[in-house]
Amino acid sequence: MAGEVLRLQGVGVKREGASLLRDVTWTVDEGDRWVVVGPNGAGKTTLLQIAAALLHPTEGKVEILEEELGRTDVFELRPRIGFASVAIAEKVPAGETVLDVVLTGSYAIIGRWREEYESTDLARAIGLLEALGCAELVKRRFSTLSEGERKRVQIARALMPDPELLLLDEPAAGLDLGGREDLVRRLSVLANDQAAPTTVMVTHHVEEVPEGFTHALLLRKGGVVAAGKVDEVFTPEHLTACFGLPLTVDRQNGRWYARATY
Ligand SMILES: Nc1ncnc2c1ncn2[C@@H]1O[C@H](COP(=O)(O)OP(=O)(O)OP(=O)(O)O)[C@@H](O)[C@H]1O
Repeated sequence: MAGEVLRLQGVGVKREGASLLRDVTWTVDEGDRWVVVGPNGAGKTTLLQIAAALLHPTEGKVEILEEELGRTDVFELRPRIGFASVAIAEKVPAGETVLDVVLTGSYAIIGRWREEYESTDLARAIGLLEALGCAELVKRRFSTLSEGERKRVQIARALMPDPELLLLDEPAAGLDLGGREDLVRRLSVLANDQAAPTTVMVTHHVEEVPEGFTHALLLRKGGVVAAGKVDEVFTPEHLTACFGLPLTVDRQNGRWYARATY
């Protein structure tokens, strides 16, 4: 089945007179791996919050996993979506273990309470931590992890409910070069795994786009500059328009590199 996982039509978000998103029309099909790129303040996180059913638009229509926002129970929809973001990591209670951070992803809740988990849930959580190279962290307190370790644990948590849609908000932000390359490599393995969910990742940098990502959406000042197949979107013209400075872009071994030409 190759259905539509996300469908936005004429979506706008206004706050205090400001347009955070303007007339965004965007479709994500099952199996796509999208990257959303744009400068600071472009509206990337706002767009991802809509895709995560955490925010309702002021204008337009949003369908997520064939459910229309405003006409569906978001508490049933959210566990079908895996979401990794700094905003979630910041809400993790002090003292929460890495294992519980991952396990609670099953219910899209933050902070373990009275919910019960089966041995299969424990095995899945540990398996995901292993796949992300952080099995040894399972008993650690999340608050004591390095930024790179936190990013990988957050992705394991986002994958915990076996989501139909995986959303990653700036997964490589704050990582050193080794940490970034390690994460990009792991995300590339995920992108090339046909069993992995449809994925949307937000980043500021084309250098962080893993090999295997198929589509790109460029945002500037809340509006779409370009959207479509990644090699048709990552052109000097589109990136120049998106970031507002003259840019050139190269591709090597499936990775992208951009730099200013002045
Ligand atoms: N409640 C609000 N009222 C007014 N403006 C807001 C509000 N919330 C966010 N904004 C503004 O909306 C714009 C888009 O924010 P958003 O976080 O979606 O951008 P972003 O592309 O993710 O930015 P960054 O790359 O810096 O994280 C920003 O200019 C932000 O200051």
